[in-house]
Amino acid sequence: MTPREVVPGVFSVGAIDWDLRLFDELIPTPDGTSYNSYLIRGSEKTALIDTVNPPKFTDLTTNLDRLGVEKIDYIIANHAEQDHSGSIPAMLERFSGAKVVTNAKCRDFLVDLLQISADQVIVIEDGDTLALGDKTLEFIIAPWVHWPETMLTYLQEDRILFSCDLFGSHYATSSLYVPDEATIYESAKRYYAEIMMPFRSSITAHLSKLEPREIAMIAPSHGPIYDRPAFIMDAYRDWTGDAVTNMVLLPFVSMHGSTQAMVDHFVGALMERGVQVQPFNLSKTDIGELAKGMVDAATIVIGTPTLIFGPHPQAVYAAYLANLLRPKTRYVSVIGSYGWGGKTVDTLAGMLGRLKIEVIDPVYIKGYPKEEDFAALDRLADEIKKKHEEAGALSP
Ligand SMILES: Cc1cc2nc3c(=O)[nH]c(=O)nc-3n(C[C@H](O)[C@H](O)[C@H](O)COP(=O)(O)O)c2cc1C
Repeated sequence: MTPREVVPGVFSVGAIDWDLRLFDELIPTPDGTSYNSYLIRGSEKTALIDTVNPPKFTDLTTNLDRLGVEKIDYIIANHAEQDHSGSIPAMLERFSGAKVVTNAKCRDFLVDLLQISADQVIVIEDGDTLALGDKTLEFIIAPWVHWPETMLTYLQEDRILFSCDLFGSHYATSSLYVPDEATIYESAKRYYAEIMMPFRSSITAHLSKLEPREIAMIAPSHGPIYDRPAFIMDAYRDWTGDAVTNMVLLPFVSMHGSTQAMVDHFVGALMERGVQVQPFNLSKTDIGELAKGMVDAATIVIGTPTLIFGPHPQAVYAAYLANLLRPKTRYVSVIGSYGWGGKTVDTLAGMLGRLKIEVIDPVYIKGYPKEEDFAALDRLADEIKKKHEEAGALSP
């Protein structure tokens, strides 16, 4: 690694994690990630914004050594999660005069999670500023990005927003700035889905709060810097807005081919009607891609056989994930096959209590699908087409 200058006096000094494939033991990260940390050298004081995941601590210190940093006055903690704050204790040991600067809630987390002493923390409130000489940091409290204590830091003179997880992407790249907006769009959308989507209304409020500020760059704590911030802010406005797209997500699993035959027919039926569809074979799919699809799809249809009187566990996982992530999806249905009986449809519908959805009548059949079952799938496709038209996602 090497430190990189963003603008005079501002350096990116964090770490790239090229090999990470599972974040938080939960989220697939096919493109790795980065833990960005930024050094701000004012004419009088020096501040470090966030740190790095502890296994990457040496990358951070190597970068600081290369810049000849002997003193850090302030360590700004935008977020207490360990991938950003975990190296604070080691930094406090190394730079013994440094103080942590954060809000009261974040201080309490840092004390609990990292066992740092509260008297090492300067507590700020929303709108407070911290002068570094010729550079001024302003703190914007922004809870639920994605923990309750999160905040953003704005460097007034250079108009850089250090947004921590907000606007982030799990994307390892040697490029300091977004190398290709199309690629980062997909990565940032996936990140939004997995991390931010459950807090959509809070994020909407934060976007409004940021509006009056002139922002020249957004420097998140994962992924590259946005030197054209309108790109990611517009994308966030779309994702958090109420509009849904003409898309049916079809997470499914099939043990012996009956549900698979239904899925194959149903995909074709939707396509014939001009309804977009994305099947996800849950035995093979990258679950992050399914989450990404949930950001704006109008409809989710879960395909599952009955297994021991209920849904297949893979379908349970997909439903649980949807309920957790709270997408703005409007319609849900179930298709699949059973042998002798059970409560598959009721169990799945009961798992989606956090979603504001309309459940469309399922097509749940005995054994391998027959002509009348394919006809029922056609009727389901008709119904979904009608719903998408009503939702404004598809022109009549
Ligand atoms: C391990 C196992 C457990 C099953 N449990 C049930 C059950 O509790 N109730 C039921 O109606 N069918 C049950 N079945 C039968 C399947 O639901 C049925 O064969 C269905 O058509 C399989 O769909 P698929 O070909 O998409 O896997 C079970 C099948 C297997 C393999």
